[in-house]
Amino acid sequence: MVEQLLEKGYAVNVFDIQKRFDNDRVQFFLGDLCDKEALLPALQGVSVAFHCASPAPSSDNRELFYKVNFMGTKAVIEACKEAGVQKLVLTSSASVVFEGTDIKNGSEDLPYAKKPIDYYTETKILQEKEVLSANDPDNNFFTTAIRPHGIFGPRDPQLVPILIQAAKSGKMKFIIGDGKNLVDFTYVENVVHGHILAAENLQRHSPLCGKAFHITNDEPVPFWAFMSRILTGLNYDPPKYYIPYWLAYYLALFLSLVLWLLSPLVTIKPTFTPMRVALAGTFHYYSCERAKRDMGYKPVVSLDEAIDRTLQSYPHLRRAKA
Ligand SMILES: NC(=O)C1=CN([C@@H]2O[C@H](COP(=O)(O)OP(=O)(O)OC[C@H]3O[C@@H](n4cnc5c(N)ncnc54)[C@H](OP(=O)(O)O)[C@@H]3O)[C@@H](O)[C@H]2O)C=CC1
Ligand SMILES: CC(C)=CCC[C@@H](C)[C@H]1CC[C@H]2C3=C(CC[C@]12C)[C@@]1(C)CCC(=O)C[C@@H]1CC3
Repeated sequence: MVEQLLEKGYAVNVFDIQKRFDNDRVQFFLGDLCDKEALLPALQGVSVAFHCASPAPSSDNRELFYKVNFMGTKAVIEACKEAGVQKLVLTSSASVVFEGTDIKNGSEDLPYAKKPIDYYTETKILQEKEVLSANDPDNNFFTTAIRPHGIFGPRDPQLVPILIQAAKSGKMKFIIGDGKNLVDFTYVENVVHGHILAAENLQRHSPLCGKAFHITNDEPVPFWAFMSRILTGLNYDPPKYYIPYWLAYYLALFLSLVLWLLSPLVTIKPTFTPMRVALAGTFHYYSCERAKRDMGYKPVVSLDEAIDRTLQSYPHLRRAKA
């Protein structure tokens, strides 16, 4: 996000809980977004704020999600209003409508999940509702939400590293379900492109005000074909045995129950959580027609090119050939 904004000639302030990069062209502010007073200096003189922070879904910490995604988002909104920021673009998630059952070409009109698959998703819903309802043209404050899905790309600490870690420990042997379920994986540069277009098109009377938009690669792929391509691209064997979806789901549920019972004694993070099994074994792809129509969105990097660039960016995860 920072790199594309700078490339387009925008001045950028970054607010984050840890400083993970150095760039002379960026003003960096260290702090917790739950602290409104800490946010204010970063927002002085700013016209657009992108709120992309969230604890990682794998942290599985209900209180932290509630504190950061819900209470923290309220603090971000208050700070934006107090500092005179005119536009707020939230990074939401397409998962806000996902309940663990198939979604095929889902539109933004699908209702929020009544039974979200985890605490992360539960608080992404609360967060999105807060941001969209804060849209207030009378006070010159405009809000919108971008709902990406399955973000991947160079430097992402989640998708490829978690997959390779699982492969290294011999856990990527099984295809969950029949392997035909289509899913969206979205290249990070397309996600960023959608955010910047949203900011540029968000203004009084625009259809973006108070609304959510899917941003995807617009090329749904079978979940297991995508995983296999990443695995083989980094010299790991693709999964080849099939396990029925419901068997995998109930095994993961049982495992999480056992680990919960053992949690006073030992903390173990399972690779196959019920949430990951649900994501691996169902259809979940979304239409980005609304973003095309209302902000002129079109993916700028194809899935093929995106996978190649991603594979090249993780030389340290490549397995040496025997
Ligand atoms: N990855 C994906 O597939 C998808 C992600 N999203 C959304 O995209 C956004 C970015 O996610 P992603 O790039 O994956 O994750 P990252 O972990 O890379 O980015 C989130 C950032 O938020 C920071 N952060 C967490 N808590 C706070 C806090 N209290 N105050 C300030 N900063 C904080 C994190 O810091 P630190 O790491 O130090 O905790 C991290 O730098 C999130 O809103 C996520 O919900 C939506 C759909 C799909
Ligand atoms: C089955 C398995 C262990 C695969 C390894 C890859 C997974 C770590 C990713 C596959 C789909 C990804 C995904 C997310 C995180 C990483 C995966 C589970 C999200 C939950 C991240 C946050 C969101 O808002 C939705 C994403 C959906 C897809």
